[in-house]
Amino acid sequence: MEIAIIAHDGKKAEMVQFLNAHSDILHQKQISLVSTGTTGEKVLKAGFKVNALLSGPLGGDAQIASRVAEGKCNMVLFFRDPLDRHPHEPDVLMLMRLCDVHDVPLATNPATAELLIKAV
Ligand SMILES: O=C(CO)COP(=O)(O)O
Repeated sequence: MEIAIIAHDGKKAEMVQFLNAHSDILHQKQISLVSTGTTGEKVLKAGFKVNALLSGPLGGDAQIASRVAEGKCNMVLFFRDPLDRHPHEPDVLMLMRLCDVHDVPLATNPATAELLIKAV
């Protein structure tokens, strides 16, 4: 299955920690990761295999939304930073809306991501 991982700047370190804590599940369940660009760079540096798309503000969230709509992406783990401003907020809303349209599990914080990854 394919899981999308996205983290706003203030949450990227937490995303790497999260993946390290759950690396066993990622391997055992043969999960392929797709991500927005800068999140992907950090995750690659931490030693994970990931298909890094465009950076979020340049269309990365929209690319992941497209994968959700096409049935290619089965889960989205999005560590949002609600205390920061994001010029591409419309893309973020589109991604969340398409997860709802296509009934794709979406976590918008680490606590929910923890529950979802354990259910894989
Ligand atoms: O902006 C983002 C999510 O909306 C994340 O994008 P990056 O991973 O490229 O920073």
